Amino acid sequence: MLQALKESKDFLQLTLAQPQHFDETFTFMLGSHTQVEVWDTGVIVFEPKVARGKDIVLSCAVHGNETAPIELCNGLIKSLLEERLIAEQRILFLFGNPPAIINGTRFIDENLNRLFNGAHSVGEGLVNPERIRAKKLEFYVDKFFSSSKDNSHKIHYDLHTAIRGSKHEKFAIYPYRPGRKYSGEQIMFLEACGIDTVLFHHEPTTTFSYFSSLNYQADAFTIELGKVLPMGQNDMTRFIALNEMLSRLIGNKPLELPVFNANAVNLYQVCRAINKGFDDFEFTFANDVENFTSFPKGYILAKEGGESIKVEHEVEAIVFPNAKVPVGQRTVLCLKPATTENIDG
Ligand SMILES: O=C(O)CCC(=O)N[C@@H](CCC(=O)O)C(=O)O
Ligand SMILES: [Zn+2]
Repeated sequence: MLQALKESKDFLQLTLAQPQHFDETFTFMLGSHTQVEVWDTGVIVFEPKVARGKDIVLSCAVHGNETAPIELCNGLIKSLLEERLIAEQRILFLFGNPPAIINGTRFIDENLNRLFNGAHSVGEGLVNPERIRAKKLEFYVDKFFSSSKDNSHKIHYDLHTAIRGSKHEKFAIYPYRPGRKYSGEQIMFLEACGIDTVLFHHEPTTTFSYFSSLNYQADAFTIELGKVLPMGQNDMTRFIALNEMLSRLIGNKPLELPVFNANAVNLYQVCRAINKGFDDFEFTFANDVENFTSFPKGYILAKEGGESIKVEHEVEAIVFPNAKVPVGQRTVLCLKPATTENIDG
């Protein structure tokens, strides 16, 4: 495997050749500057000899059919392996769900992004590949962040694409963060990446980004980079700014960020998550209604169990509507405009 990676520099190819797990781990040097450690299928770490105080996790393919982030991450890994990009920060790359990448589906048995923070072991326990992988991914993130220097700046960008079209093509979800200010600097970094919209989540979740935020005080985000497309069909020119900013971050090059400016971004507060209560849950609006479409107070958004679910605030925008989730899971997030008092800087 070591030889195959050294020759191809294609970590995605290696991952998809053994999607369940790697039988062996291996380590090698890039020149005398960076140690590369392969911990498992889809799990690769770059450890620079001299690191500059940031520990970065870049994950993708937590949903297997969200391909643009996979292509982007594999490109960054290739640049590092080819030494066109030299890491000056520690970085862990994760391809979340390799079997689902091969399958071209969001997941095989269960939505991986509902299984973090220990949810993988609740109830029936580790009964399917996603539950087993969620536990392993938690372990790898813990291993990575736990071996960082004291006071290092921990960052986790969990990269996704959305099922439907969106009024804001690229947007980030800032996980629930009680007692901690939101980082204006991070929001301006995202803006420089072409991600001009941020949603502040209102409650704990079982997502990967919330896991890193809660347990390691990481600046962690779920990041949506456009619409789901099959592998190879993404217009990668739409990610030039993101690729450039991530390369600068990894290579410790100047980020040249402006001070926080609320006018440069769209900020939304999640006001509620509507969970599915009954099998007959259905939305009243069409499947092609875009994320961030607004509805007025009293508008019937959905029906289930003979009841109507209505808009509660003057106006609410919707994001991630999906009626085809198991009972108990989130069908949609409702949003209102956010205030800026909890943002630092
Ligand atoms: O487009 C959709 O409906 C889903 C896109 C997606 O996978 N979004 C993430 C968001 C996670 C979060 O709330 O931080 C998900 O649903 O897991
Ligand atoms: Zn996703």
